[in-house]
Amino acid sequence: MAFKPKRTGKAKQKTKNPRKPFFRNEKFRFILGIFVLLVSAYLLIAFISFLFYGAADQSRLDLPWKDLVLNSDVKVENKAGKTGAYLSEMIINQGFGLASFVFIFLFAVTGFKILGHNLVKYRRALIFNLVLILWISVTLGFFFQKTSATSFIYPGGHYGMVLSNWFSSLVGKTGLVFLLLISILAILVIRFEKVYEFLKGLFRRKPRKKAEQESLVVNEEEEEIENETVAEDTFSKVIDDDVVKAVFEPDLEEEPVEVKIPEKEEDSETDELELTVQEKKEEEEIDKEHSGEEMEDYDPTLELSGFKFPTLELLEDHSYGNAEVSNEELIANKNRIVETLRHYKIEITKIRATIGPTITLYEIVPAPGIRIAKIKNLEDDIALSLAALGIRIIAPIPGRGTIGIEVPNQNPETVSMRSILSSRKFQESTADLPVALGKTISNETFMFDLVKMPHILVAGATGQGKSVGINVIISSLLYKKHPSQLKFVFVDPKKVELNLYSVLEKHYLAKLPNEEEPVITDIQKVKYTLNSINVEMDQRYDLLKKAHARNIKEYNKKFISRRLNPEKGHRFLPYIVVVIDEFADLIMTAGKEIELPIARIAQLARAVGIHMIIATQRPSTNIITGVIKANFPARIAFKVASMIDSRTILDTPGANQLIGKGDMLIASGSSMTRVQCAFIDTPEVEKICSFISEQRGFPSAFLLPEYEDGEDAGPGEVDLNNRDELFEDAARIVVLNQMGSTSMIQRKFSIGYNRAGRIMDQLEAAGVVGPSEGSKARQVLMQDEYTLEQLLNSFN
Ligand SMILES: Nc1ncnc2c1ncn2[C@@H]1O[C@H](COP(=O)(O)OP(=O)(O)OP(=O)(O)O)[C@@H](O)[C@H]1O
Repeated sequence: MAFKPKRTGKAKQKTKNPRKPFFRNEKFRFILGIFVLLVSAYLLIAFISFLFYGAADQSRLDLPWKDLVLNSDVKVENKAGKTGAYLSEMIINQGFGLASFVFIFLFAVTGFKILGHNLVKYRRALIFNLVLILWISVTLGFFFQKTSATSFIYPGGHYGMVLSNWFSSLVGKTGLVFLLLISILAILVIRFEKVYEFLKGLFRRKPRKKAEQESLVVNEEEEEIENETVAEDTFSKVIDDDVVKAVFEPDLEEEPVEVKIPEKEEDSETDELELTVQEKKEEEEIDKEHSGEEMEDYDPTLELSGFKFPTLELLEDHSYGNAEVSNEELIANKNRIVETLRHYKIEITKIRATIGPTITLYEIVPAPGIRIAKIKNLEDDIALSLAALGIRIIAPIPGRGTIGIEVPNQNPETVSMRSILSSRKFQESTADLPVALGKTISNETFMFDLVKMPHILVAGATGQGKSVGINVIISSLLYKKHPSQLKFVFVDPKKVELNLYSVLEKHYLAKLPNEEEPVITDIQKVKYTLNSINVEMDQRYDLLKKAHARNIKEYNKKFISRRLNPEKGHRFLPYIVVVIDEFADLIMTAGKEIELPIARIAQLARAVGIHMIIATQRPSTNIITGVIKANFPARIAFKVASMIDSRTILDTPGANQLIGKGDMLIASGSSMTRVQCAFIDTPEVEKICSFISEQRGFPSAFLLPEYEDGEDAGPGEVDLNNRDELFEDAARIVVLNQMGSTSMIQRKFSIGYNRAGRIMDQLEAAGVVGPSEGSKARQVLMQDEYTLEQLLNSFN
């Protein structure tokens, strides 16, 4: 019974709300937006005229409204006419005084918002400006009381005057001045993070002053970036957007543009067959700046709100002088393919060419009755007759019903990083960790979401483009993710490849506490770091469990909407991408000690936002073991020396037939794509890094939890003579809060979980807290600070 009215009510609501779609109607919104903008322009004219001609118009405004409206002989000086004069009188004089100009700003911003342009974070701006109007109005009302009696204009407006009089009567004039000062301070501190930081800096201890001043210099520059449109909006877009596109497969929806090449009448037999060429699709490139939706609630980017993403200008265009594949080359290849196949009695009915940046794909449709295996077996013969290295035959091409023959172009094209980063596909990507890697055979930008991969194994012989590939992946992420959203852990036993990223320490890097080098090169430290990432992973799982979230995205969403309490240990979780450059060196030296934590991270870390990219130039089975392979479903192979190497990486041959210089095969699940990796030079990477590192960063790198080598003393064997330095402070905090929580200690002192746990064990041994009660906080045995101080004194 109780359900019935509810349901009908809902149904009613649905049918009775026909206005909703009307408001969503694009045309209506467009007209409304323009209207609001025009109204704000009109009010601006009216208000400014009012300042100049208001005095002259006063007498006319005193006329009865009928005379004013209906009698066209009554004229006013205001440039917006009688309506403008009247509105100005009502809003400025009878309303909020000169503060009313802020209304015009709000109107304009609203107009733009309706038109779909978020100039500012709307809700915040609305609240801030309304409060500001009140403040200005009361302040002017208070200070210009006397003039308002003689002049036609009331600077604070009627309301400003009434309110200021009321406040003065309540708290006196001096009290009101104080009230105005404290309220403007509060408004500015809440609204502008920089004001807060500046004021906080004034009250800090002296030795820090210099650093603060430096950061202020940067802040002033940042002031110019109006309302965080660039950096934050990109962030908000990524964070807010639920829809994450799978971008792994190349788009096949669009029909290729087919161009028929008229052949010269030379060879009679091969001429019968027409070659259709799929024209290069010119991908749309946009140089647009990052833009996105507004964001409210907790803003993780706020601490570095002025952060500017690297610009595309930092990148070179390497594609100049790129040679096109000539019609002669196409026809010659086609004729050779047809001839060779005919030689082996294989007839074909159709042949089509798709020109890629480094290879051209010839797709053939064999005559009915021809066995595919027969063509596959002729791979070497076709390669020989085409006198080209790196022919790869795909028989059949999945989903196409054709057989593909990939032939390298005589003049390969360099795909510049700039071109793929400026592609619309990348710019408008809503992926969580978008990576643009290069171009496919059909000249489309090849992209994937690292979150979905979720770990990548990169392998290839030396000098085939592996390091460039890794730089491309890292740079893509740097162009899209704010430092608060992404942290890298770089492991580089070779000490040269990833070192150039060390300048990003305070923006993008994560490291162990007390570790000096931001890029890890020492094998022992790699072991600690990987284990520490395992601890971080476990901690994150605990947080997710507490928050009833299934993955990091859900968790962060809850955190951003302030549904998780930081007091209970919750924090915004950035993605962590672990990049290991020469994986073989590590396995050779440390073996299982390295392999196992890597495998564990690969198995479990996906849901908590930890992803791994491991690279090796030695694709042998003792390096890429079964355990590694099983946990790295996504693999990128650059050219390798032998078919066996290719099988080790991809489980299939093919990588041995690549042509090098960034030519690669990407296997993910059952799909395999040939992609020309984009090219990014070391100076370009350096430019990106210095662009970022010159901006203000976090005070330190992101600290991973401490990891102890399993030699921790258990609670039973705690040695109180060897107390942690923080023991006393921790004891005081626990007694003061009457809460025996390890995560509270961890948070208050910014220390790792292990250390906090050890302190807690010492507190237990000292009788300050009771034994562990699982996930609950421990009971605090010491009731007051006096007893505690007595205990602490007994130790000294
Ligand atoms: N995508 C690419 N486009 C064009 N040229 C490339 C590309 N990638 C690599 N190259 C060329 O190949 C050279 C070697 O590349 P890279 O340093 O990435 O090889 P590598 O496999 O990392 O070698 P090593 O394992 O010895 O470090 C580069 O200097 C560049 O000239």
